[in-house]
Amino acid sequence: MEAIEVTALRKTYKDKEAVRGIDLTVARGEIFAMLGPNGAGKTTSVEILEGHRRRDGGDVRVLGEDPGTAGQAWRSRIGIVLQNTDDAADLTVAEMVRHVGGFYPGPRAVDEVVELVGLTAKRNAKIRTLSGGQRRRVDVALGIVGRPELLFLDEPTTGFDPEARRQFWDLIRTLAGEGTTILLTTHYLDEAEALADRLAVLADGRIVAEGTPATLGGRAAAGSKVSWQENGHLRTEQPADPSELLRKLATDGTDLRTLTVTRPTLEDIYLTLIGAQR
Ligand SMILES: Nc1ncnc2c1ncn2[C@@H]1O[C@H](COP(=O)(O)OP(=O)(O)OP(=O)(O)O)[C@@H](O)[C@H]1O
Repeated sequence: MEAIEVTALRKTYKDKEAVRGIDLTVARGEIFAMLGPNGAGKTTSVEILEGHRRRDGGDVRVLGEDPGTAGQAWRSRIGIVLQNTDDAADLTVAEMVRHVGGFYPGPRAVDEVVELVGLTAKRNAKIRTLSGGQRRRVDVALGIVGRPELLFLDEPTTGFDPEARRQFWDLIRTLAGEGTTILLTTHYLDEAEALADRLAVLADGRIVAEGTPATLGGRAAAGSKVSWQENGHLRTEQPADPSELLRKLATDGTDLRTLTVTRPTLEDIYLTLIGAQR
């Protein structure tokens, strides 16, 4: 059984078609990333999968059940990290984790969770005294305390400093290594590239591309970019096959000390995909 199976998903707010026919499958144990510009329909789609929003059409199965009707037993098998929850700021980190863990049948130990999210030094600090990035880590702790089979992460590293992001990525890999399925939305292309087994790009309520980070949007087949300095100016070309250009530059006597040959980044591909929708 797949962790997530979605066919022809639709959602309209008044006259705004936010989700316009999405098909999606996420395998068990997979890390799947959803990318897309503001307003593309990512949060709406994820909230429907979490059972927090009603759909207008299509079929959805999450861990084998319809989130629109699934009950408490199903809910205890998923973990959710929302964008900026800010409740219970007067509790300490450990108190909050213990409190939320109490809602699950087999929670992780409090200290284990606190350690996993890198908050051991702040274990007994009140949540309201934490920085924005540290509060975000508390949100992540609350998402994983119940040992979810499937974890939803909506822009999980917004506000993290670079080191905290790396630690968070390690945590996600650890969870995936334990068999947790992970669905994340992010605006960071490097994050998607570092973490995702597969990803989908949404634009205007539709999936416009889906694949692995290496192959998305024809990335593997796209031509390399060749740049070099010539008479003090930067020249750039993107030939289908750079071999001929490189041979020509070498025999022309061009100064090749400044030569670079780069593959298209995930960001290049993403921007091309999004640009084509405009
Ligand atoms: N409760 C709501 N009522 C009316 N319109 C909504 C509501 N929630 C979202 N929308 C609209 O639906 C569209 C999709 O929004 P959604 O939040 O799903 O996008 P997103 O891809 O998650 O964006 P972001 O990257 O900014 O989080 C947007 O046009 C948004 O304005």
